Amino acid sequence: MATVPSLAVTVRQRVSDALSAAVPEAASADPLLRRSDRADFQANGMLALAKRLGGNPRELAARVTEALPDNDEIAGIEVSGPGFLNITVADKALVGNLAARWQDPRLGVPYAENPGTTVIDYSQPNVAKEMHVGHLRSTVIGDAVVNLLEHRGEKVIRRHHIGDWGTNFGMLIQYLIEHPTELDHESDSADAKDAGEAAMARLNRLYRSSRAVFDSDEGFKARARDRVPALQSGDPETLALWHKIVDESKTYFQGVYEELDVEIRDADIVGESAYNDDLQQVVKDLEESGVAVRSEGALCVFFEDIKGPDGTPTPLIVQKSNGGFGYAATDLAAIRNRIGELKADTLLYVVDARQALHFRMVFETAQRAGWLPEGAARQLAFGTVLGKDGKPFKTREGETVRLVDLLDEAVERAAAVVREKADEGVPEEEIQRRAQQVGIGAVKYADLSNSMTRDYVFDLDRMVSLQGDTSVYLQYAYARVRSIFRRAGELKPVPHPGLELAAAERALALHLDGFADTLVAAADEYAPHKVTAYLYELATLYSRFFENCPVLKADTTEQAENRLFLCDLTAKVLHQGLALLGIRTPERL
Ligand SMILES: NC(=[NH2+])NCCC[C@H](N)C(=O)O
Repeated sequence: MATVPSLAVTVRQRVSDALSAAVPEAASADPLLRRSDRADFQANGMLALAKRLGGNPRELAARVTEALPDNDEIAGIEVSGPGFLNITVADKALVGNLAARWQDPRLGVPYAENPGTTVIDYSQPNVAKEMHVGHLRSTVIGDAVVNLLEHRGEKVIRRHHIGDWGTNFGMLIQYLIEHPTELDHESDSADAKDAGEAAMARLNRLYRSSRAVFDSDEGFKARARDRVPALQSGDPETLALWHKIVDESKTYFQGVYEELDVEIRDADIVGESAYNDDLQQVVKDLEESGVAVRSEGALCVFFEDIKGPDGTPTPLIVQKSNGGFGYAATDLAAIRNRIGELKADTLLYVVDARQALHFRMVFETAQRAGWLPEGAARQLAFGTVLGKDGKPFKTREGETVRLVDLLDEAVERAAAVVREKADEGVPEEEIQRRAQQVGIGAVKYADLSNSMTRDYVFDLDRMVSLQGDTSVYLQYAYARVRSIFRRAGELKPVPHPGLELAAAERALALHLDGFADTLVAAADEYAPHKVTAYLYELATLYSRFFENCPVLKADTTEQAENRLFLCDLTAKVLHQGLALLGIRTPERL
């Protein structure tokens, strides 16, 4: 079934056709149609066009109105201001168009015309370490971007580039060799979260014990260092213990993912270690092609414009002078794999903005080496999560805040809100279930509704508030719509395009018209916050509609049916929009 375009798209096409008819030189000029408070839509494109062609914008706009052929969508068009076109659409077309898309399970969201393959690198915590708010952002943003792209029909390959390699493993493994029972434990709890917490506790203990010996015993320190080459060259005993540590971490990660309600598949966890065998070749190729040069023993790539504070160039170090490979070499190998083997057209990296320089240098290096087409890779850089003091989020003791603690607290706060809203007699189990969906939704929504690059303050009170731009507000709107249907009795949602719409109804309908276009823009621009902004506006318009337009007690059955139809479409849009952001919509709050 072909998707029905939004009314906005059809109207834009009409104006564009009129523009080409009136001014042939203007063919394919964008009329710049926007939603407007003055009318339903405003087209501002005549201003720039008149300037370009040398004419009077009001005159040009007038010619466009005259050239507009008869059509069913545009009920009124007039020139205003310096040369805008104010456009009113016909109620009948508005409801008719919404009705067509209401029938479509995709709600009118078209598949991309030329879908490609995107490899997205997100949720990449580090083995043997706790996850923190930075990993939260990468996970939540990455998950939303994956959903948006897949919804458009893009082939998406997920890569969780976890930190599972490096010199710090020497210490942990050596300690395990000398204390073989260190990670022994009773069988894991069936509850993913509990099992994860227990695994992380064991890893923390292993880290603390081995660190203590490492810092106090020179002999151990030396043995730990020697363990690194044993790992890199694949010594079986060393590898087996390394696997054990990685598996413990994966158990922990899965506990957090379960709590966060995101699906991270084991097969997509392809950490730094996976590229170990390719590093030698990366170095060889870069050196042979002259992209990288030896400088004081290290293999470096230099950039004209990247310099330290003292003016000396800051190179990308691909191989250290002691022969060791770093983070950059691994990322270069990963690019070759993703473009070469996985055949990606686009590479995305959902990583903290503080790594922007690293990625700039890595991308540039890969381009110079001919491994990466220009413009194919992009970092979706996100800002820092701040505490209420405006500084990077830390505990009172100055330690990094554990993600699990934050999530637990969010759910606890949500439980208070849910308990207050819930009808009497709702069992505690159900309260907890809703609190989970509300609390986790709140954390995700707060993260996504801030534009990605901005730092934001982690403020749970605000996040779980029923007022303002929060997921709770949206979930509440959804539950309210659904409650109407429980009371609707015989009444069913039926669109009646012939009816005249009240102001609040039109405003809601016009906004509903924009859903598909918003999702397309959000996917194209990797901008989940466009979806949150859209949904917030939808919930606001819905509540205005709800206050002004009686639904079940409407004047006529037809009007009641038509309003129920708007309610149903609102619920569907809220549900689908939030689902793409990874946020649940409980039926009752
Ligand atoms: N391909 C990459 N470098 N991805 C980002 C990895 C993020 C890193 N593990 C961290 O916790 O900061």
